[in-house]
Amino acid sequence: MASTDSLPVKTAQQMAMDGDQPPPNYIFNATTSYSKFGPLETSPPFAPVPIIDISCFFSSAKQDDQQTELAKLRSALSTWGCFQAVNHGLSDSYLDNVRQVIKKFFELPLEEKTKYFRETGSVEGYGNDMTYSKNQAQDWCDRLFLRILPEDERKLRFWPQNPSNLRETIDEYTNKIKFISVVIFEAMAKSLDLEENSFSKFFMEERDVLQGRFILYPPCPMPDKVFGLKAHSDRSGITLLLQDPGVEGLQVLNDGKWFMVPVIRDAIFVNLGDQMQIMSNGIFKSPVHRVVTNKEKGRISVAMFTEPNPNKEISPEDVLVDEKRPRVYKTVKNYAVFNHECFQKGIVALDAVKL
Ligand SMILES: O=C(O)CCC(=O)C(=O)O
Ligand SMILES: [Fe+2]
Repeated sequence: MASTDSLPVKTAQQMAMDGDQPPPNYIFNATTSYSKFGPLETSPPFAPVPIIDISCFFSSAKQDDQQTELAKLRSALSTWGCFQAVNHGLSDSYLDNVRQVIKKFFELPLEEKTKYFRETGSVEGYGNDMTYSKNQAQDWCDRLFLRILPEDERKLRFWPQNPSNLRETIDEYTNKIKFISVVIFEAMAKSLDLEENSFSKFFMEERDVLQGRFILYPPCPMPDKVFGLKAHSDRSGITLLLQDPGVEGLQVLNDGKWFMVPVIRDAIFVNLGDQMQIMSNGIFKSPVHRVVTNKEKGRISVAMFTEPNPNKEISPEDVLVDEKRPRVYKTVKNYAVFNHECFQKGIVALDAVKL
């Protein structure tokens, strides 16, 4: 356990409500390790992130449509490492309801939310990132972080009972996200001419892991100096993100330049994580991304992360290794913990698993 880890003295939401100025460790600092990804830009150009029609990957879809969309998927993941998934089968009103339930949780009085405060030395629960040093740069956001699957490993003490339908909403949303994730993992494999289950068998089996991060970025008095979430890549297989339809904030790095991810109301934003970059032997990219804040508007997002069971070893698919594309990554196991350790040391985990 990190001895310096502490819960926030005051949550970002509380500071925003009290009109506080962000404390010094919230202000962007060009000497920190994450600053290597560039300075804060509040309004970079919009990213032309590809839009993929997920219904083309359902078994009922026409062969021709599927082939066209698979080619788009492969191109999206090898350039941007992300895409906007549309026609995924979840209605606008359903997604609104999910966001609404999360919003209601954050609107509860602080005393109610702190019942679910994370414990020091662990990420699960309501609060902030774990802190490894006194000067660690902080993010202007509050989050509820839950390990949702495997179901029998849930720590229900961190699962709010208020709003009363929060638990069942997360449960139902999880089932829908699982279905969509399998479709995407299978499509990713097909787009690389691999067996359909080549990726899903690592991420979507019975004992594999799904985590949810439900985030509030409160309005921030200094959006040009304070990040909502620092630059990072996800350690997941893939991440499925529900954005707030009312305000942009997510940015993605491409070819050394930052872009703002447009909000498409009924789309689910999907980004690749490090573990799929490893398994695809670097053909697919795990994009560095970050979140900026807004002076007037708060922003809610719902991120679901797929991960292998910690006992599973993952490595580049044999078929994707040849003379032209030698193997790029080592075999890794429990990348989640490794990634955490790298973060503490200020090193990029994906670089550290290169051969
Ligand atoms: O809130 C967002 O838009 C992105 C969240 C994110 O990148 C994360 O939780 O890893
Ligand atoms: Fe992320």
